[in-house]
Amino acid sequence: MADHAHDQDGLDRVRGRIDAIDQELLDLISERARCAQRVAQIKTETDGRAVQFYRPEREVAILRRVKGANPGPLDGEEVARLFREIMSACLALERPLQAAFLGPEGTFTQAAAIKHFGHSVVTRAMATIDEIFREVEAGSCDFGVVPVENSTEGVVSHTLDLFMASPLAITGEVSLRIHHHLMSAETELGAIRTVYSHQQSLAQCREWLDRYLPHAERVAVGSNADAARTAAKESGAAAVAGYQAAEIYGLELLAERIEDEPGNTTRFLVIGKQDAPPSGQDKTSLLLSCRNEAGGLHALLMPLAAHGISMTRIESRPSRRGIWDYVFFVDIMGHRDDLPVAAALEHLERQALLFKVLGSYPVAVL
Ligand SMILES: C=C(O[C@@H]1C=C(C(=O)O)C=C[C@H]1O)C(=O)O
Repeated sequence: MADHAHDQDGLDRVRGRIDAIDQELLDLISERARCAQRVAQIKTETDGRAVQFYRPEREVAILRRVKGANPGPLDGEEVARLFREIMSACLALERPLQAAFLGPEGTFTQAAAIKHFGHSVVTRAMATIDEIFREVEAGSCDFGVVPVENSTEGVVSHTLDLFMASPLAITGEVSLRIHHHLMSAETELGAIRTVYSHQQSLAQCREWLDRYLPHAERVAVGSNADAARTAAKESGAAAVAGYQAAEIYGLELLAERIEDEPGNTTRFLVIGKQDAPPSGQDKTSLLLSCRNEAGGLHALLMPLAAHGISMTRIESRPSRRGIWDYVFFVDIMGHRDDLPVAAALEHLERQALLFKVLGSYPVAVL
């Protein structure tokens, strides 16, 4: 009894301390928000109508700094996520950013938009990737988020084709850990006769489905969110999709993390009217094309090696425009304004048939 009373004393004391800390945090966060408002005011006075409240390079600098200075016990990712949300809320005081994503509600592309901009961003569902480009070009949305690599929703090659013709630039990148769950309005696995999902997701969960639902029919649909929407209306149906889709369409999770490869990641790009200023740790994406002859690609990429630039990705696409045989989508480390990168790009431009800088942007922190 005495021991219990003693523990209760200790608990009350620590909880009292937590309450006091929360009050201090609240005061500090409010003061920070007022500072962000002052910054916005100064920006408006100096830049007038052309004012850019959102500064991606400044935001990543803040996130990198808090991660570096983090004393623990929370891990760096967690701390950065908290600050991501604080900045998102501060920025939204001025005007919430609008980001177009590949809909419907609940797709991984929407989750990527929220991971990148924080929860105060207003996400707007588009039916196609073309529509995302058009909305941003027209200025109806500030940014767009499109899938590019190991995608579960968007056609990667289609995104690349759109970049060829678009004046838009890449202003950021987002990597998202993809977890697939089996969800349904049914409550028992035994009731499932049909499984809907995007074909990529079905493929990524093949072993699990073979083992636990060998007799259910698998039906490929346009997106995982579409699958969830369909499963919600049909008896005996389930969908393979992300957690957000289950929440939005009110489905039960019958099985979690059913993907065969646990490290499954999808990369997304953020597109806008202009790319980002240097942040000190950047990437640059390029569209290149060379003559279709022996050694053509080797010669094309020589300038990168010569200037010591490392390439993080290269993807080739048959050109559908008839002018070039192949188009290469290349990512390199560094910002186009960094000296060695600028020199390499000048050299590349002389070498390539097609040369387009799609943008320089900060390496993702989260
Ligand atoms: C406050 C600023 O504007 C915005 C808000 C930021 C913040 O809350 O820290 C950071 C960059 C901008 O997106 C700024 O430029 O410093």
